[in-house]
Parts: sequence; structure tokens; C-alpha cells
Amino acid sequence: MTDETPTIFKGLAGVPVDFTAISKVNPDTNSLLYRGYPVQELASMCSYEEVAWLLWYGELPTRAELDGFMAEERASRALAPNVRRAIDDLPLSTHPMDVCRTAVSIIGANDPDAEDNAPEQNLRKAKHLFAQLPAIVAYDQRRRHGQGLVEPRADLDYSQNFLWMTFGEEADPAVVDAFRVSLVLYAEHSFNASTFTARVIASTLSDIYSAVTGAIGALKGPLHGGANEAVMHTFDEIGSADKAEAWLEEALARKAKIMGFGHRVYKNGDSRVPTMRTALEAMAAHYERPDMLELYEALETAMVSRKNIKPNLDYPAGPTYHLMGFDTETFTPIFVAARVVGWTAHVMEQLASNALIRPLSVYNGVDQRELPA
Ligand SMILES: CC(=O)SCCNC(=O)CCNC(=O)[C@H](O)C(C)(C)COP(=O)(O)OP(=O)(O)OC[C@H]1O[C@@H](n2cnc3c(N)ncnc32)[C@H](O)[C@@H]1OP(=O)(O)O
Ligand SMILES: O=C([O-])CC(=O)C(=O)O
Repeated sequence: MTDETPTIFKGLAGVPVDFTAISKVNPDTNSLLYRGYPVQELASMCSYEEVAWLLWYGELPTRAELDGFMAEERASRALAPNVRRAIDDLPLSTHPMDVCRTAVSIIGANDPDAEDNAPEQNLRKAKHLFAQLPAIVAYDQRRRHGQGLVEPRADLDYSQNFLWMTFGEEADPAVVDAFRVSLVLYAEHSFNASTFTARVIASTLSDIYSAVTGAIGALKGPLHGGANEAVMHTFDEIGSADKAEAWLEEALARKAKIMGFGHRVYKNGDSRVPTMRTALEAMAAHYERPDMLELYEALETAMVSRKNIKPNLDYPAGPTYHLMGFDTETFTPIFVAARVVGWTAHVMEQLASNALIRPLSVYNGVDQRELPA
């Protein structure tokens, strides 16, 4: 290494790469704003449909705009026959994130205007993906249980219908509310790895379906969205609260990363965790599962006292989805259904002021040399 070697910011940690007006993640105040509104207030007062509109358009919808959007969303929920066939053709062992990725690809292939990046076209596509993802996620969980597709119901809102299509029965209002809160909290988080992936793809002037497909791939990993699924595997492995401390000691001794803890930006706790934890508490009470909350608290207490590393949103979200009856493998696809709003908003923001994203690398391989004769 010479003095001229540029500083490398591994993982782009701490490097601002562009402006965004969509959300503000503030680790100093442990806060998160969507278009200026605190996420906790949106989670307590708004439907997921309203939050989606806010993230795309920058303002909350008027009553007439919301009514129009809800009617459009309800009319676009059913899967096209070739999307359904493609899901049916996938092995039952296919990871549900791969099912989502494949289904989004086919939805893109069905769109004759897939390559048209005009803002009104991309808004239309964003709304279509928003309406379609619950059917994909719900149907995939059902087919893994040997159950048939449940048709969407236009008299139910987005969150009610998602649960209806998954379980084939109307969910209790308390469950619908906890689910809606999780979607609002998961909808957007600035330049996280999957959103950045979507922006990189958009920056080449590729299409929005390709950007979302790539983002799904990035979200799948356990260091990002895949952590909500991994948290549940951890809970299954530990079994009960009294075993949490010993389990953690052993896991840390083998230098394992404890899933659902830590964050690249928040170092003093994730702004969304208190709200999601309240939703988990409500579900633990609703399903009479205090043991789940006890295990949650025991592992958190042990991790904070041992490493001073706090939980991220995936930590309370995983057990909440488990209590609702979702398969563990379905947790990250639910994150897809929520985050598709943030991804598509970022694709549109990227295109509105585009520059090809292409950083530099510093070569550290062998010097130029002659080919062997
Ligand atoms: C919605 C989301 O995507 S939120 C993130 C979901 N991901 C997870 O929950 C996976 C578990 N967490 C992690 O792997 C990390 O905390 C990340 C990837 C989220 C953030 O990582 P980074 O900002 O790169 O922090 P980094 O990995 O450098 O950690 C700093 C130190 O804390 C430790 N650390 C951070 N998170 C954890 C964890 N979950 N378990 C154990 N140790 C941890 C690291 O080992 C490292 O220690 P060292 O300095 O002794 O080597
Ligand atoms: O911001 C991040 O790096 C990860 C995260 O919490 C999210 O995407 O919600």
C-alpha cells in the first residue's frame, strides 16, 4: 500500500451517495420520517394504502384520490393466468422469495409498456405490483400446504384482503391492525441494500420490473430482509426464555451473528422497534402466547447486556407474523409486499434526476504480466 491508495469505504458505510426526499432516517434522534411525517404517527393513524400514496406522490391523498386508488387496487388483485401457472410450475421447495422474484418478472413480461419509463407509466406499474403481491405471497403459502388459491375480495381493504387470501377466513380486527402497522413500518427506509439495488438498476435506464426483481434478490439475504425469517429459526432453536442466555453465550462464542440485532445506520436502537413491539404484545395477548413475549425479552435483555446491540425491526416482526399463522418462509415475502412501495418510489426519484451509478474500485491484483509462451 502506498500513500496514494484512496480510502476505501467498505460496504459504502457512512458514504452519502445521493439526495432523497422520500424518507429521513435519523440515528441521532432514533426517528424515521416518511415525506416529513413521523412513521409512528402514520402507523397509528393511516391505512397502508394512504402511506403508499404518500410515499409515491409526496403528499397524503385527498378523500377522492384515496377512494379512486382503493377502487383501482381492489380491481387489480387477481393474478393473470400465466403468473398463476408459473407459480404452479415451480417446485414446492422453491424459496418463497424466489417465487416472488419469478412472479414479478412475469408480470413485467405481460406489460407491453414495460420499457416505458415515463413517470405516469411507472406509477401505474408501481400500483399494479402493489395490488398483485398479496396474491402471490398468499397463494404460495397456501400451495405449500396443499391448499387452493383464495380469490381476492373487493369488499376488504388491502390488509384485510391479504390475510383473507392467505388464511381463507376474515381476520380479527386486532390482527388486521397489527399486520397493517407492520406494513407501514416496512414500507420505506432510505438507501438500504435492496432499495439501493433498485436505484442502481434504474440508473442504467432499465425498467421498473427489473429494478424490483433485483431488489427482491437483495432483500432475501439474512443480513437484510431475510433476518425476520432467521429470527424465527433462532426462536425455534432456543425453545423457551430460560434457555436464551445460555444459547446466546454459545452462539457468540462461535462468533455467530444474532439475527434481528444490529443495524448499519441505527446504533442506539431502530426507530421502528417500539411500535412493532407494541404490535407483537397485542398479538401475544390475542393468541394467548405470553411465552413468545418472554422469549423475545429474554434474548433482547441478554444481547443488550452482553454486546449492547439492540434489536432491529425484523426482531419483533418475525414472531408477530408467526403468531398470525404465517409460515416462517413467508415472512420476507411480506416484507417485499410492503417495501415494493419504497423501491418503486426510489426508482421514480432516481429517474427524475438520473446519473448512472458506477463507483470506482482500487485494483489490488497482480501487476501486468506476460502470458506464458
Ligand atoms: C430490515 C433490515 O434489513 S435490518 C437488518 C437485518 N439484519 C440482521 O438482523 C442481521 C444481523 N445483523 C448484522 O449482521 C449487522 O448488525 C448488520 C449487517 C445489520 C449491520 O452491520 P454493520 O453496520 O456492517 O456492522 P458490523 O457487522 O460491522 O458490526 C459491528 C460490530 O458489531 C457486531 N455485530 C453487529 N451486529 C451483530 C449481531 N447481530 N450479532 C452479533 N454481533 C453483531 C459485529 O460483529 C461487529 O463486531 P466487531 O467490531 O467485534 O467485529
Ligand atoms: O436500512 C437498512 O439498512 C435496513 C433496514 O432497516 C430496512 O431496509 O428497513
